[in-house]
Amino acid sequence: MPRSRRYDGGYFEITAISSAPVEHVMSESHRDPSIGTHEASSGEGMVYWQVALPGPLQMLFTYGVPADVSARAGMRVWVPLGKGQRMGVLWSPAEKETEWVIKPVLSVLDDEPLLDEELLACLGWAADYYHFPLGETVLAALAPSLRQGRSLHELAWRILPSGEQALADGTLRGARQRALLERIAQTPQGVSESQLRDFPKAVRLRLADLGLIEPFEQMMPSTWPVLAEMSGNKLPAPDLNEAQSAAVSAVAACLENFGVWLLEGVTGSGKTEVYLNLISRVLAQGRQVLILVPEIALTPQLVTRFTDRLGLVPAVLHSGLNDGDRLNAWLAARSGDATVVIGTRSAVFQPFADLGLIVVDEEHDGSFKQSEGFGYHARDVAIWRARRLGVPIMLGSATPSLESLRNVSLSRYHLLTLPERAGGAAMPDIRLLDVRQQRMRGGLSDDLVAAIETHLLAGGQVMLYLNRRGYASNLLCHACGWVAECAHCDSFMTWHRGVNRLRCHHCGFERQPPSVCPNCSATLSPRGLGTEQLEDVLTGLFPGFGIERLDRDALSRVGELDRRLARIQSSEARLIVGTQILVKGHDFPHVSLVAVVDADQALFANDFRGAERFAQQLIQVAGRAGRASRAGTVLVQTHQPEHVGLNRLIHAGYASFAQTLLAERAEAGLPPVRAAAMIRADARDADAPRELLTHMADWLHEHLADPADSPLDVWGPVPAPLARRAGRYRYQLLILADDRPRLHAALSQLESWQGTRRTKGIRWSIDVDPVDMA
Ligand SMILES: Nc1ncnc2c1ncn2[C@@H]1O[C@H](COP(=O)(O)OP(=O)(O)OP(=O)(O)O)[C@@H](O)[C@H]1O
Ligand SMILES: [Zn+2]
Repeated sequence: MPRSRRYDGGYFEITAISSAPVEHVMSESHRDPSIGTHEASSGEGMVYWQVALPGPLQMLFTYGVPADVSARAGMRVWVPLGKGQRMGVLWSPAEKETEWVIKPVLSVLDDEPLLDEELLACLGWAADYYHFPLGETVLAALAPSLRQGRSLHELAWRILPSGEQALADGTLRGARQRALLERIAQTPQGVSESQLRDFPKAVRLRLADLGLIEPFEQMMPSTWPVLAEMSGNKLPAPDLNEAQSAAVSAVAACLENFGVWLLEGVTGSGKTEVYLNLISRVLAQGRQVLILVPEIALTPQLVTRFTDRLGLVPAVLHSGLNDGDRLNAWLAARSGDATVVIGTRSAVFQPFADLGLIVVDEEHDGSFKQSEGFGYHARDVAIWRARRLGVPIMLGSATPSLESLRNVSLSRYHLLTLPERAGGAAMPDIRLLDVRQQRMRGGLSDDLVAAIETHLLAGGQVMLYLNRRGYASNLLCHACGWVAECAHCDSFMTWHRGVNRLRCHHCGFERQPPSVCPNCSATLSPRGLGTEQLEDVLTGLFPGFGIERLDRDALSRVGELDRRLARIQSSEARLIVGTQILVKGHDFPHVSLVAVVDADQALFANDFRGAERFAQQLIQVAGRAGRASRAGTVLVQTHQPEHVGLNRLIHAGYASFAQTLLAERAEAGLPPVRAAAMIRADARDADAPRELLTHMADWLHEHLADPADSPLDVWGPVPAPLARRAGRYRYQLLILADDRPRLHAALSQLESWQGTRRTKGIRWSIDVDPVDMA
């Protein structure tokens, strides 16, 4: 018999299940709720629960839940904490810890778990693996409004037998009361409060006091368009070529099993067609599909491609959505109403009803790794989930990460290759342009200008890649050497001429540029080419050809990227200038020339992943050329035409280049051959972070660098490449180990030795499998 109890001004339903078995059970490791068979202990009418609470602490907190309240792992609760209250998630039943007074929860928000056992286990694993507080980790799986404690229930009212009686007897006096009671009586299963707005609240409360109606809560309905309503308007699929068919058949034969499939297909080889074919098969089984894409690739064009071909509305999940849309998509994926979910990295923690396949497109992309806070890698979390669920996961890329290539060589992943472009287009011809001692106009050599002209006159589109937005990288005084620097970071300000602002790309600080040099009053001049300036230069050289710029600045307004992409697609714009945004999976059939304006910038990157990242960007941007009937040319401007790596990449190709890099990493004892974690510390005080990390390094050496064990190397501390950011001094310590268990043991010991993550104004964090070395 359900009972209702008043709480906090609202109503919530408590279902009496005192005799029901406890659903989730405690384990040795509190992190995995599915292992072990402890019964929850209960006393004084309470069942004790471990609750994951957001906050900096690694531990779980024990609270009591009344024994007659339905409580299962994965439900949200409000609990008292200190003087306030906080929302948490029931994690696992607990023994009563006698030395503490255990407080009861204030309320249970959900009447079914929002997160199922698989996802809870995944979150527990991720908290352990990434050394991040469990309570914070759990939040990643909840839509933003659910994190804030939004109820998934609506308040509703239903009539009681005495109410029926009162209507039949006609004993009710007030006309309003009678009207409301009649309205509620029409729907025996209940009417939601929102449908009763016409009646004052007092009238409802009066009827409730009279015992004629009762409040209860009902689940919010999902509003997702279901598959059946959409089908019938799918675009036809092309016939797959031999390599595509082979890839599809290999995975299709193993749809019921976990397996990681690396689809290494050259740019334009039709990887997306392989995904689509497999997705259709999984949908035909009535199961769901998750597609993870890089941040920047999640354009309306991509979503349209899936919508048109699959004949359904995918749920799209990314951080730019408003809370309402996000919740709606979250609910639809969880209920199974949305069968296809496309999202950026955070979607990897989405609950599903019945997930049958995961696709990670452009798996090498750095945006899958969150660099601040909870430093998870979405690809790796996705692989964990696929294993647990026993479903296949496909990683696709023309330029796979060294991590994935190594896993192929260790036979952990299956390799599938698409060696040629689909539809018969040839691979582009990549050439180096030696710009030493050449006349340069706005960063363009005469040879490049001539090539652009030839391609434009032949009717093609030309794309210029420059990974620096803004007009100029900085403003310089020729007379005294003054350069505009950020007041808060050790970096130069970028001049954005369009809005006439100096901006720091590291901390966002902005200011008006000085009209003359603040030092000597001479005139300032721009130095270092940015995309804005390149756009100006091209407009001057090739008037009338139409030019479009794609960079982060161009994307600040909603729909702007879409408009720009449409102008490119329609060939209204013949020249395209852009940063990394260009690199991601666009399919512009008329692009015949791609120019890499400044390769040198990236050749001398200051971290060990620099060469890999540069190679991926070069090959990806080159892959935008010659995708249809026009042959593609790629010209790379450099002052280092003899650079060994650059030449190997261009002449032997990415696969060969990557194998060389892997050998170098093995030689140097670096990831992915060894496991790595970066400890970062920052503070307003210049010395404090260095001292803390030195202290840690000493401790690690003393306690853990036992030469009898497999070696553990500690490098640093060194100042971060960006040594000061937003007014804080930054240092880092790199820890390398031959095997992961050893690394994780060291990190755990370090954590328990250090305790809190904030000491005397110093913040420190652990980044496992670091990608961004800055
Ligand atoms: N079997 C096929 N027959 C004809 N055309 C195809 C076939 N497969 C793919 N295509 C076409 O080839 C082009 C490239 O395909 P797609 O975008 O799937 O490649 P991709 O490998 O995902 O590319 P990239 O990694 O460069 O973004 C598209 O226009 C697509 O429609
Ligand atoms: Zn700054």
